[in-house]
Amino acid sequence: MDYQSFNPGSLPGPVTAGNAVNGLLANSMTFLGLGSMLKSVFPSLVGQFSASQISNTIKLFLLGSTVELGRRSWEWIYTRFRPKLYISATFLDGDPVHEWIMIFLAEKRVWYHARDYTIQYKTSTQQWGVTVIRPGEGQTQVDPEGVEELEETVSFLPNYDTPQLFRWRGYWVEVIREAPKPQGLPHEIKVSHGSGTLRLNLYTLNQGALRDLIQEAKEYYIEESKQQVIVRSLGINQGMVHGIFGAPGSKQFWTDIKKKPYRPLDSVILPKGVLDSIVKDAREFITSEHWYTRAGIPYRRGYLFHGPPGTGKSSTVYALAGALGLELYTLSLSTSGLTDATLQMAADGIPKRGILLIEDIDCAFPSRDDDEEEMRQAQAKATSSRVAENMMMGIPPPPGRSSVTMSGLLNVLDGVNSENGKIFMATTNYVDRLDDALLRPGRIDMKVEYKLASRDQAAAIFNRFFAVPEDARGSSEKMPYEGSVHHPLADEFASRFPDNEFTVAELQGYLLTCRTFPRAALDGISAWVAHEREARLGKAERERERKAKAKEAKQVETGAQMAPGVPPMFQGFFGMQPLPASGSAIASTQPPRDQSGLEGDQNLGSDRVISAPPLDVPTSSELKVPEL
Ligand SMILES: Nc1ncnc2c1ncn2[C@@H]1O[C@H](COP(=O)(O)OP(=O)(O)OP(=O)(O)O)[C@@H](O)[C@H]1O
Repeated sequence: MDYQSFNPGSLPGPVTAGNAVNGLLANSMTFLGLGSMLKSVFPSLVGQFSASQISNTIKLFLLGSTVELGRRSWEWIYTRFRPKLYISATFLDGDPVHEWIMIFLAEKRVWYHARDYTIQYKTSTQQWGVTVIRPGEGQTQVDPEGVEELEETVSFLPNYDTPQLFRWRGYWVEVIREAPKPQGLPHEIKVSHGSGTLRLNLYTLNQGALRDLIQEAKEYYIEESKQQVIVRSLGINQGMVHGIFGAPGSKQFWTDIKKKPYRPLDSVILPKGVLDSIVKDAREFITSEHWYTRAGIPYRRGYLFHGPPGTGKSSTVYALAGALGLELYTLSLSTSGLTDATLQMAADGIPKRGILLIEDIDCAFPSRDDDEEEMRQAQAKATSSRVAENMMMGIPPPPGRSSVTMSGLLNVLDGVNSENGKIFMATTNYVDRLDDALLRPGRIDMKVEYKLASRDQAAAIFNRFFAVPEDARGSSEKMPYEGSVHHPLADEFASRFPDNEFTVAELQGYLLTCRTFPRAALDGISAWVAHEREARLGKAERERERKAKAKEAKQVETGAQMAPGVPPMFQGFFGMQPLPASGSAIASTQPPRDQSGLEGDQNLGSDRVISAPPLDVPTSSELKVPEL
């Protein structure tokens, strides 16, 4: 049978759209000679099917192709035409702008009429939520105080992918929360991260409107944050067991956001003039960008606060950040999985005038009794570059400790990206453990020593606790640090307090036990001092015993590793090394040290691992001929 006999022109019946398409397809097949081509190529196949079946299949195929072509063409035209209808903006989770917009939208009650919520308990990282509908607005009979309390503890979060439309300055704006994508490397458990992306469609062609909206959100956010200090830290990827920060593949490192209540500067009690000089220096720096540029000096500033724990170092940083209206970006160098590469990337993610705060910057140093740390120093440098390479290839670092090196840290401080007005702040309890290279001006420009509490500080703290102004007396809400005046018992209290023996934190701890009883605080101070001294003596004694035991155990262990039957003094002659192999690795990467444990100038090489060997643990070379 010839397929031409199926020419719809020869078919009876009315001329319909279907007939027309059939005719068109059949004619094109005739034109292309598809029937005879198929017959010649697949004679056996064609033999099994009737010509009409083949012809109909081809027609269907061509029809489908035409429809698909039409669909794609429409999509192409639509995607090019769409931006002309509205401006679309995407805000990535973890980015500060995402935070501004979220809080702004919550304030604008954009999701006020949403019908689809996720309810969750409020955490310190949950910064925004939708206001629940209040009584008086007709929707609920619940006690208003109860509703308010509920709002403080529970978040109403609009669900993902449900668009909400609202009006802003006369424009229609559509907002959609998109669910976070599951993340993680192939061999990790895939879990979603963060609170998702936010998309805004602004129905206008005016680009300026988008800028204005972001500006308004930013201003609102700054205003809202005035009574708080924003503290960001490295967000740990949920899928990570191995130390990946933020979202893999993105530059969002600082995704863990907390808000600390604003701390007034005068609540930090330091010797006269100290706090003023820090604040003055920081303020001057912030307003001197042009001066730095003109003078050709990198526009950055570093501060180091050092001294015993509990003397107010961190308190100074938080109070300063609040007073200057700057955000804090905190990290610990001992964070598991942190490498030079991730440290650099994280630092690059800090915006202009953000404060990078490294608390306890000496923490990568070993405790003096920890032998394992020596081994770690040698391994850390080698590991650091390997881990960085692996991470580039998507292989996560092994669980464990940080492998940041001194050169990595110095690169961060000196890097080009640190010159955009970044402030670097560090705290330490052991300034002597820090490398001179780190402490040089340009990296650390201002060092402030914190000391144990003086009598003046004791009087000031006493006043802060008990000298409550007239108008606040009798109020159960009186705050220890607000508008205090001189208390008549303050001087006597200070005279009974020993100078430079206790920290402010310890003193504060004592005063808290008699928070509203100044007389009891005065009467009890001498007994408290005596008790604390006794406790310290006991602690020191226990510590001495512990160290002696640890030393003994070390000597026994060293003896066990010597050649059996060979007296210790001859071990060297028999080529025996009393230390494990790792000891020699340390010797090769660690600079030679003198008996005092201090390193010579030649040892300040910038590629040295931050951690230093314990000062009172003998080095491998010292151990070669153990004492008999
Ligand atoms: N100089 C001070 N003025 C006011 N409060 C202080 C001062 N020093 C310590 N405190 C109080 O003691 C507590 C601990 O202070 P902070 O964390 O600032 O000490 P730190 O020196 O940073 O300690 P660490 O080295 O352990 O981090 C805080 O509650 C703080 O309010």
